[in-house]
Amino acid sequence: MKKKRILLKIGSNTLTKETDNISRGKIEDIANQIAKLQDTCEFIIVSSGAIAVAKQFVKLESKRKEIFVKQALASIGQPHLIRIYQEIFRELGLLTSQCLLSYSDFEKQESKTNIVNTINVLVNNNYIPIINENDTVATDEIKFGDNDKLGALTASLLSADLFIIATNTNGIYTKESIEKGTPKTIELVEDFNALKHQVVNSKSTHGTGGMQSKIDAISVAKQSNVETWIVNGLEDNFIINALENKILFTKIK
Ligand SMILES: Nc1ncnc2c1ncn2[C@@H]1O[C@H](COP(=O)(O)OP(=O)(O)O)[C@@H](O)[C@H]1O
Ligand SMILES: N[C@@H](CCC(=O)OP(=O)(O)O)C(=O)O
Repeated sequence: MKKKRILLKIGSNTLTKETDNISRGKIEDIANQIAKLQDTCEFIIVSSGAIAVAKQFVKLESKRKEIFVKQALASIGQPHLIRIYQEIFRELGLLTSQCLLSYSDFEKQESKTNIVNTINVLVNNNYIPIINENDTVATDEIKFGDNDKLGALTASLLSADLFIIATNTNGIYTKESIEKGTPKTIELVEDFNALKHQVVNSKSTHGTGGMQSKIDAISVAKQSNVETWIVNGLEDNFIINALENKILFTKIK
C-alpha cells in the first residue's frame, strides 16, 4: 500500500509551547503520533526552533545588525535541536536526519533534483528528514518567518499528499470573530482569495511569520495541488485528531 506522504511544519510557537524553552513533551507528542501512524503515513518534518533553543542558554553580543546575531544563534541552536529530536524519536524506534535548505535551492533545477533524490532515499529507508532553513547563508526566512514557505516549497517539490502547518491557533479564524474576542475557525476554505482578508496584524510571540506567511505558503502549496491543513500544534495528539476530524482546524483544498 502506498503511504500518505505528510509534510509537517512545526513552528517555534508550537515547539516551545509558547514558553521561552523548547518543549521535550511536545516533541514526544509528535514522535508518539508518527510512531502510531507509521504503517499508513510517511513524514517529512520542517521544524523551526534553532534560535529558540540557542536563546535558552546563550546571549550573544554584536554591534552590527541584529540579524547576524540571529544567524549565529541559529547555528548554535540547530545541532541541539536535532539532538533533542534524535534522542526522543530514537526512544520510539524512529530514525531522523537533518537537511538544511534555503529558498534559492528551489530556484535551481540541479539543487531541486538533488533535494528530491536525497529525501526519497531517506524516506524509503524509514528515515524522517528534519528540515530547517540554512540560516547561515540566507536571511529571508528569519527576517520574515517563512519557514512556512519553506514547508510549502518542500511539500510541492516532494509531491506531498498533505501539508500540515502546526501553529498556536485552532486554524485560521475569521477576522470578525477575532476582533469580537470569540475566535471562530474557518473549517473549509473554498475561496482562497477571500482568505487573504482574514489576517489580523498581530505580532508573533516566538516565531516570526504570523498568519500572513501561512497564507503565502498555502498559495504555494495550492499551485502544486497540495492540500494544506492549519492545525493547533499545542494540543496533544493534534495530527491524529485532525486526521480523524476530532478537532477544529482549517482545511484548504
Ligand atoms: N485570522 C487569523 N487566525 C488565526 N491567527 C491569526 C490570524 N491572523 C493573525 N493571526 C496570528 O498568527 C499567529 C500564528 O503565527 P506565528 O506566531 O508565526 O506561528 P508559528 O510560530 O506557529 O509559525 C497567531 O498566534 C495569531 O496571533
Ligand atoms: N529558522 C529559524 C527561525 C524561523 C521561524 O521563526 O519560523 P516560525 O516559527 O515558523 O515563524 C529557527 O529555526 O529558529
